[in-house]
Amino acid sequence: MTTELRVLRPSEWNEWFGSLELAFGGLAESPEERELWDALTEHERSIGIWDGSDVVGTAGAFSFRLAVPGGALVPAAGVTMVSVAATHRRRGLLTSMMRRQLDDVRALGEPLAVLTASEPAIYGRFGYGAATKQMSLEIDTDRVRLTVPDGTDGIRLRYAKPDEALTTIEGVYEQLVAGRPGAPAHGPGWERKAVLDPESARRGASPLQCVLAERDGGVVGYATFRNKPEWDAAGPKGRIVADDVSALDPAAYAALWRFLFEIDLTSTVEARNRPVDDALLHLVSDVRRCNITVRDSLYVRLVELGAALEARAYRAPVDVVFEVTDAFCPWNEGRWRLTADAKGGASCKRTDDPADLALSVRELGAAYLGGTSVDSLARAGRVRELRAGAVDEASLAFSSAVEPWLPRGF
Ligand SMILES: CC(=O)SCCNC(=O)CCNC(=O)[C@H](O)C(C)(C)COP(=O)(O)OP(=O)(O)OC[C@H]1O[C@@H](n2cnc3c(N)ncnc32)[C@H](O)[C@@H]1OP(=O)(O)O
Repeated sequence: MTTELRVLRPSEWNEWFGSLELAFGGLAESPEERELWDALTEHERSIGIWDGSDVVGTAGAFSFRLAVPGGALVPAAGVTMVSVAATHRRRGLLTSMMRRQLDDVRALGEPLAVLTASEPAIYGRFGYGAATKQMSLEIDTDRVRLTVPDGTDGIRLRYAKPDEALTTIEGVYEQLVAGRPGAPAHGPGWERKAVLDPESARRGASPLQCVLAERDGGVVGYATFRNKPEWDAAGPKGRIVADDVSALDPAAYAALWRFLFEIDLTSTVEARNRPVDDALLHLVSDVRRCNITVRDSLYVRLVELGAALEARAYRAPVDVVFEVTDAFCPWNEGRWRLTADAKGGASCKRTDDPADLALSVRELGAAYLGGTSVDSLARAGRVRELRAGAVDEASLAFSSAVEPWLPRGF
């Protein structure tokens, strides 16, 4: 088999994207989704594999800046649209694209690559570690009550057309990014994705609705959601599917959830992607009737290990030497001393000093945003402690007061 791996030409996008759709089962995305993805695709960062004139592999990357503990926004490749044609699987095509892509990311000077995986087993071999989780809830709003903080009644709610509210929504999102490790700051055009409303996403529910939360005339939060009416012999039992609920303060946040909980003719609120430390958990009267499930979300790959570890802040002073293995990006291999002082300023440099902890780059990726403890990785045998106390020290330093979370997929 002779194949050619190269950068996508803009004129080839339709065929390239069609090949991706086929690898995901063959259902075509809606015209509005296709148009948006075409506009967001960074062609010079998108690669494909051709077998003759057929596209048999695709992989893209978005130029994001990712919020990390401490609030810095670190350049990160948002890896996306990865596929290999069913006719060409398990012959190393994905591996060759990952090779090319990580070399390109390094050449661009981005310390991080991040992705969400269709299946968790795929990307560990390329050095990606599961760094954030997402929580979904299905709340019985007939039984679960909310206790809201002072000030909630002072919030004014009003409906807005999602398309018309998109700049306002984006303004709120942008204010929240730095405070949430794992949240990407996107380039222009991404605001349209927040209100994209294809028929396929509705699954029998209404078009996307939007409510803005205001205080003193200023927008302090928003909820986007769909309403899925349902009736049985006993009457209405509709469902609210919350897409995004974001607010700048506790009262606005509580007001938005209270609104969703109290919409007439509904008895369930469902949310599919919430942070595991969601304040909502402290507003509800009965957390068991929220039917919580948790799964992996964002995977992080340290592409330039030293630059990546220096870019984030640490929660406590730390001085540890890591012995790092990284078979896929061997430039990261070896011993690195990470030091951070009480003010959070960090340095990560190569050293010949004896190692305190032995681990692979995948574990560092998992721990990087503070959502996976070094201690839990050590208990799984994935981090080896070579100096007593080093696991504790690194665990505390890497932890984050705010759970990392990817608010919006890509
Ligand atoms: C960020 C994103 O876009 S995630 C989306 C990923 N895409 C999809 O899930 C679409 C459907 N699947 C596919 O297109 C393909 O099966 C891919 C891209 C997942 C794999 O492509 P392939 O070219 O078959 O992978 P490749 O041959 O390079 O395999 C490399 C290794 O990964 C393993 N591997 C590949 N796919 C999987 C999988 N789904 N689960 C577990 N292991 C896998 C292979 O067995 C191989 O292991 P080895 O090195 O021990 O032999």
